[in-house]
Amino acid sequence: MAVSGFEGFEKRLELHFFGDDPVSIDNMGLRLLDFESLEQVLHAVQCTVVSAVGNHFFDAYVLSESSLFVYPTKIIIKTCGTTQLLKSIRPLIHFANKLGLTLCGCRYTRGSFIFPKSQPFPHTNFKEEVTYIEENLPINLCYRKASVMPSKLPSYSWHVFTASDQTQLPRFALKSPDDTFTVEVCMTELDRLLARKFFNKSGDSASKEMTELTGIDNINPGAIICDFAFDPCGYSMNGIDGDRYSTIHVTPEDGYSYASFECIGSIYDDQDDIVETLKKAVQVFKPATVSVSTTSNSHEVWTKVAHAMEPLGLKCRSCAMDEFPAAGTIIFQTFTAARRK
Ligand SMILES: C[S@+](CC[C@H](N)C(=O)[O-])C[C@H]1O[C@@H](n2cnc3c(N)ncnc32)[C@H](O)[C@@H]1O
Repeated sequence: MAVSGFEGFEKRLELHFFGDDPVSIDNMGLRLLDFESLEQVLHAVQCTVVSAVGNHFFDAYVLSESSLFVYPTKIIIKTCGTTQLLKSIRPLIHFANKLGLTLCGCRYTRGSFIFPKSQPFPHTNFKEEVTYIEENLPINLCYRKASVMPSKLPSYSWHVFTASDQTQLPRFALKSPDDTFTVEVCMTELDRLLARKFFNKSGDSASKEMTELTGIDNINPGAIICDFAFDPCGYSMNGIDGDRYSTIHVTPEDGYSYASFECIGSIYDDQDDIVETLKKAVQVFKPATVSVSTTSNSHEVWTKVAHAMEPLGLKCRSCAMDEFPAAGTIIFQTFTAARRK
């Protein structure tokens, strides 16, 4: 293991907003944030936009360190390396307020850093992160919970903080439950031959070549892919398919190789489809260790995950479950490759 290298494990922040003008929200909401404001937010985090794509439902940005998704009432921002993701909270709330939108929900998740000592404030440890989030959230988000979900693998745990608005909770309860689920996959010790394919070939078509050569384009053939190859190595992509996004980020360097896959779906989808998608994503990277975190109001999604990993030679090592107010149930499962352990 290298003494220090690029930190692949991402920090992920999801913020939900509401506003009094349903027409404006249905139309654009947060998508009306101008690019200068987004740049200001990203400057605080210390990353930049490298490419962007949008459709009728949302905008997807590939960042110098991972991805940003902007929906009318929801923002998802995911950054790796030594970025200071939580510094985006205050400016995002400020710019959303200017659009007449109020924060009603917040979810922060991350795995265990490979190089925790390289992380700057406020990411030096989870306690400090939670303190920082709490200090920057408005007091109306009073249903708060922080938890470190364990696994049996050393240095593989899942850090979760959620907060929601008190006035939103009864409304959520009366409404039909949120049908969206999120799957976050973290993979380490990638297959070495595969990892080599993410070292840059010169030219503008490098990212497209990587997408095709590795089979990433087959994970969801219906998605529009926005990909980016870093110099001398590294790869990021966002997939957009209707109102759904998927995203992949790869740190291919030997000694701390890492890839992540994330997607969203609906509990009303055919659950076998998501399982197939997951299988295809993991198969691309052939990792020695995998963690899968699902956030959902349904128990059906995660139960199939373990079965999906088995045929890939991945054995389930642990499964932890926890409930979070308004966010739902989070299941954190870890797997290791039988052949490589
Ligand atoms: C930004 S990408 C993908 C990020 C993703 N979260 C991950 O974990 O892999 C990271 C990879 O690109 C490489 N890289 C090259 N130039 C970079 C840059 N300007 N910013 C960030 N990463 C860069 C890093 O060494 C690393 O292998």
